[in-house]
Amino acid sequence: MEPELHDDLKPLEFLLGTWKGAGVGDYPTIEAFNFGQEISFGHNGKPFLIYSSRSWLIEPDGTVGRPLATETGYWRPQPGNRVEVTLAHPTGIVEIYLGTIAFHQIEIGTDVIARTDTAKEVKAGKRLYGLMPEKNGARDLGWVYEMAAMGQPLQAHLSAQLKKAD
Ligand code: HEM
Repeated sequence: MEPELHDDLKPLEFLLGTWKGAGVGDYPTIEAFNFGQEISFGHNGKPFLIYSSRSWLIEPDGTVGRPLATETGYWRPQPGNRVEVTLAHPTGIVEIYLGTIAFHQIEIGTDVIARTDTAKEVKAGKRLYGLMPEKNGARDLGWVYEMAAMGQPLQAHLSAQLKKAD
């Protein structure tokens, strides 16, 4: 049986479901790349969203390449249009983000990043998620990610545009 959406989740309801699309990535220490991504937001009736993302390389000829980053976590809306996000990465990194929800735009920044001894250096992150203007009766989900990592100042690592897939 479908659990009833918790009232606290109303401000994030627009995220629910599966989104799939493509993006571009870059950073001063690596080669630019294209990637595909699928993310999903679910809930179990409690006041948080259950989130996961997987991604894969898109080769220059457009074919699907090797798996890239994956992450999983929880989005916890709070009073006053605030949100707390916990994310775990298979790269030995866990992040806590704090941010704000403004209609269909969410802006979050890292409060804490913890790394295992072997993880790469990531010091800060900033993400923006938002519904794009309506096109052909649907609104895509766009997101951008900036990070301060590998001794570099905060700057773009990724941006992607995802279509509602369910
Ligand atoms: C959809 C999500 C992401 C994709 C598609 C992606 C993709 C990539 C790719 C292709 C590289 C080049 C090295 C390689 O081929 O593995 C890379 C490097 C890197 N990414 Fe990401 N990434 C994502 C998310 C993240 C996140 C969330 C973080 C931090 C928490 C991160 C931190 C890094 C770091 C530190 C490097 C290493 C740079 C270096 O070695 O100089 N990435 N990423």
